[in-house]
Amino acid sequence: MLSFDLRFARADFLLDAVADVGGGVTGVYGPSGSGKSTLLALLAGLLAPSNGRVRLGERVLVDTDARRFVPAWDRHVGLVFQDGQLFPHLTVRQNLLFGHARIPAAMRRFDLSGVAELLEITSLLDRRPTLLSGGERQRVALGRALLYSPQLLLLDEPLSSLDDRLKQQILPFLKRIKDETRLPMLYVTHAHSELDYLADRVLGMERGRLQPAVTE
Ligand SMILES: Nc1ncnc2c1ncn2[C@@H]1O[C@H](COP(=O)(O)OP(=O)(O)OP(=O)(O)O)[C@@H](O)[C@H]1O
Repeated sequence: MLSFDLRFARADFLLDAVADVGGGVTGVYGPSGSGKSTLLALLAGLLAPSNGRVRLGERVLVDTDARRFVPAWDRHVGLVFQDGQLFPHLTVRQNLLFGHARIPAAMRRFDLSGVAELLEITSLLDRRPTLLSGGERQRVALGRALLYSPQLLLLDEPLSSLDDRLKQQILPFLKRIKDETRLPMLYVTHAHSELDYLADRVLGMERGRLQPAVTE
């Protein structure tokens, strides 16, 4: 279970977001600039809130009153952006294993060859990210997040750079992860079809505020 109550201010933007999110996929839907990516960055620890709290399972990740801020690397949160940000100096294999190698073997839910096969990146394992297409980079980013065996998976339009065939191939995999792990997953997308297929519930983001949403 993920719970948060967060405020964050930029010059002309204020985020004020409160939610309790259980296992499975929670879609986050809303207009461009409404704060969806900012919310994910706050949960991942890439941004610090002006004030608020984040709890993931039994662990308090952020509590500004108690001056607690668990850094991104210690949150066990997997993150996939629109433009799969890979480490450019590492090969695909090294990118995939980056988090995987840093968690205890008993916590690992997936193995490299299975994930690479499923995402069709086995032939790319020795390449550097600069030599990959956008869609290939995205699949590696997704694989890296999964191999980290996160306790929370944050997905920011993870399929938007892929063609339809790959979307159709990866969506069932995401569904299987959801069904088998019951991990909390926050899934930002503009695609109704992805929400219809994957999401257990949908939150709407409107000018920095979250509310239950109807996507029609
Ligand atoms: N690095 C930044 N510096 C300053 N302002 C930013 C930065 N990133 C985002 N913003 C602003 O913060 C607000 C929220 O942006 P955010 O990227 O969270 O929206 P979003 O809902 O994810 O949009 P999109 O659907 O276009 O990705 C917007 O007003 C945006 O212009």
